[in-house]
Amino acid sequence: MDSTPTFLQGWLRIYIAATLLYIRSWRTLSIRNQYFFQMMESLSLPLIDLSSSDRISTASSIRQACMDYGFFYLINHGVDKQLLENVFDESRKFFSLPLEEKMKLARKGYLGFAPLHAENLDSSTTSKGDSKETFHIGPLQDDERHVNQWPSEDLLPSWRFVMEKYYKQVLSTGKRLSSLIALALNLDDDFFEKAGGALDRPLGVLRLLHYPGEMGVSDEVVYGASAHSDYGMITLLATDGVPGLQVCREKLKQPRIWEDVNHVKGGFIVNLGDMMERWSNCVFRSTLHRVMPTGKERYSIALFLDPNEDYIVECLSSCCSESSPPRFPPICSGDYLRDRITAAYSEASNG
Ligand SMILES: O=C(O)CCC(=O)C(=O)O
Ligand SMILES: [Fe+2]
Repeated sequence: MDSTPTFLQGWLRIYIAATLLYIRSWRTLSIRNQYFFQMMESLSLPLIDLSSSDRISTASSIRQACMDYGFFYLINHGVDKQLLENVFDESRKFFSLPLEEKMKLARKGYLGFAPLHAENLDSSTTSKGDSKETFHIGPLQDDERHVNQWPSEDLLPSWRFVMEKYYKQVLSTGKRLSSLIALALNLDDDFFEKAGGALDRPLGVLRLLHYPGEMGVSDEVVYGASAHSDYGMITLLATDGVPGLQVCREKLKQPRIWEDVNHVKGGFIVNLGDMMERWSNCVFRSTLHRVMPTGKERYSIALFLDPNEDYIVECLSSCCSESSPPRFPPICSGDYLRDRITAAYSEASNG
């Protein structure tokens, strides 16, 4: 029997191959561009002015924001504008180093550099780790649990100086904010900061984030940061104006509705983490958020302000009553954070 394909069979093969190629490239394109088609609603979050002298009214606005959204903008926060720009500049310089140079500072514990796809914040929606690289800086005084890693001064002469200066300023802003959050929870304003309080020796982790613009071709959505709520107490986030951050206000409802969070020039985006939700017996909420790929390169800088690692987080007296008993057992802050962080990194390596 003659096995040479007939003229018609040949054309049929070419036609099928071209159709398959078209379907594949259309799928890839639609995954990469779904950010633009899917959700263009943006959320107007409450604006909190940290410089206001009316602390009672500010605390009451914070209470409302934390009950309704778990997110708000913080303006007049006292962090030097030029310093913040310098941090973004230094961050860009670090992330543009060759990978082998960055890997010399690969994370030990949770401090240092983590490359693309090292972390997966939501393994239920994507198997590939998030498309971001990060650098974590912990408490400036090294101890046996935290040893910071710094790029060499020959490579980046001002890096450490700029990061340390920013760390101190943003930590001090976070503590000022925590006294208003205490008032918002009907506690004394020094509740968190007083001797023996959660922020007496706070754990502050500064996280530099870089989302590369080009994602490469993939059949699966590769998020900048997949859906998650932060683990700890309060996050103060500075963004560079490139969009991508979205929140989902109702984390238990399906389908999830995602709304864009716009950048506010000079302001921080503040959000609460799961530890704060537990502490407040769900009076305050930790809200699901993610960073979508937009095709544009993006930088952001987060400070995670968390209790000292030995602190026991248990339901606040102002947030429970006979009719509303504690919903969660007490936890040790350090153990809780360690478990959550370990899970996010091992999910990525399994993926
Ligand atoms: O980069 C952002 O806008 C958000 C980062 C974030 O959610 C995180 O690091 O937990
Ligand atoms: Fe986050």
